[in-house]
This record gives sequence, structure tokens and C-alpha cells, in this order.
Amino acid sequence: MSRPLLDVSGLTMRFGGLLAVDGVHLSVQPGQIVSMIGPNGAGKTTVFNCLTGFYKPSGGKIVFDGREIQGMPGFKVARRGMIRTFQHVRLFKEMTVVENLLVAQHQHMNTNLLAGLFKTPGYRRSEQEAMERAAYWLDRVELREFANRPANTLAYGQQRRLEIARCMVTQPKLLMLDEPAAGLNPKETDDLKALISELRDEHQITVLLIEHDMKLVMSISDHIVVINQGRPLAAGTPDEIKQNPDVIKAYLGET
Ligand SMILES: Nc1ncnc2c1ncn2[C@@H]1O[C@H](COP(=O)(O)OP(=O)(O)OP(=O)(O)O)[C@@H](O)[C@H]1O
Repeated sequence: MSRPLLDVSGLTMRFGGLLAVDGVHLSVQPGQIVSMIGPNGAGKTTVFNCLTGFYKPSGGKIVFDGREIQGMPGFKVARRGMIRTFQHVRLFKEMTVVENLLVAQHQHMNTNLLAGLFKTPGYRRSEQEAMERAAYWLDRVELREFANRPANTLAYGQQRRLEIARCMVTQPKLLMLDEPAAGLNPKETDDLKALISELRDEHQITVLLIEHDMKLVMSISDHIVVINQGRPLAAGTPDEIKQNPDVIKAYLGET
């Protein structure tokens, strides 16, 4: 097996008296789709927040792409290629669809103010590439015809796809999706499943997913990690997880 892209050990996050995450470990191999599941309040989003630098973990080690990143600020983690979506859609709603994709790239582009003011050849090339990447990903998520519409005029499922495109234009190494199927209808969920599979199979993207839709999780994941009350409960393939009595008791039995 190759070196994991993400290797988390002993991750702990305390909020006052509450141990929201307690010794979570997680390993994600390049090119895998790994899902993190667990009942409401299990600590899944808190794990995401620790990984992406939104929270400074109380303890543990996070190795991403060969480098320890625990405690690193969010913008640095993002620049290293760990990009996420949120449980609730977070787009620049007044901006157009394509502007959302261009702004996302500007945050990652290697240009400075002077280069922008004088429109140097390097700056113009970066702008051109950003536009081409935006067009490419708008095609992939079937939103090209809406490129010039304000993002808030899109249907909910389309906004969700735009969020994924906004991550993809930054060329991430690890794409982290927090409940991407929440609020989607069955057809939109099927489209989402096809899109996530395409990201792995055709673009070699590694995906870490938090999701409550068990049908989606079981059909798409290479590996599943279950946490319960902040603690690791089980890890394995979808078939192993489906048959794990602890998981059935703690989680699947509830749904
Ligand atoms: N900033 C915070 N301050 C205090 N407590 C928090 C904070 N963020 C999360 N928590 C608590 O940590 C625990 C885990 O919450 P978290 O949102 O990570 O769970 P989750 O597994 O993502 O839940 P869900 O599936 O419902 O989204 C909960 O008890 C929550 O109330």
C-alpha cells in the first residue's frame, strides 16, 4: 500500500467540559473515497474542522501529504490542497456562477498586486488558465449554461454541484464533502454519486465524505470510518461495516 494522503492519529477536540472528538484515527489512501459516518452529534464535522484548520485540535497528529499540519491555519491547509465544502451551502450568492469559480482560484493563485496592476504576461496567463478551468468544471457539473446567472438563482442541487466545482478549480489533492446529499432529491443524489465517482475514477481525486445517506455511502465508499460520541467505533469496507454489530447497534439500527 502506498503512503496515505491523510493520516490522522489520536485526534482530540475539547470544548470546555465536552470531549467532542476523543482519539479518532483515520487513514486515507490516494484515490480512495473514504466516508465518515456516525449518529448526529458524533463529532464528524468537528473532525473536519480540526483537519482543515478551522479549529486547533486539543491533541493528536494530522499528517497530510507527508507533512504534519495540526494547528496550521486554514488558508495554509487549503493551499496545501485540502479543500472542503460545508454542511450548509456557502457560495457568494450575489456573484455569478463563473465569478464564484474565478474568486476561488484567485485565493490560490500565485500573483501579486503589482502583477495584477500591470497585467504582466504571467498574470494574464494565470487569468486565462483560471477561465479555462472554470469552463471545464462548469461542463463537468452541467452548469455551463448558467455561467452568468447569480449563484442564488440556481436550484439547490445545482448550488451543491457549483460548490464542488468551486473546490475542483483549486485542483485539490483531497476533497472533503460535508453532507453533500443533504436536501437533495433522489435524482440529484444519483447525479451526485455519479459526479463523486467520476472525480475518483477520471480525475484521481481523493475524497473524504461525511454523509447520512447510507445508500450513497455504502455504494460509493472504498472505506468507511464510524465514530460514535466522539470515539472511533469501527472501520472497514462497506460490507464489513454493514455487518458490524456495534455499528448496527449504535447507528444503522436507528435509521
Ligand atoms: N464550536 C463548538 N463549541 C461547543 N461545542 C461544539 C462546537 N462544535 C461542535 N460542538 C459539539 O460537539 C459535538 C459534536 O458535534 P459535530 O457537529 O461535530 O457532530 P456531527 O457528527 O457532525 O453531527 P451531525 O451529523 O448532526 O452534523 C456536539 O455535541 C456539538 O454540540
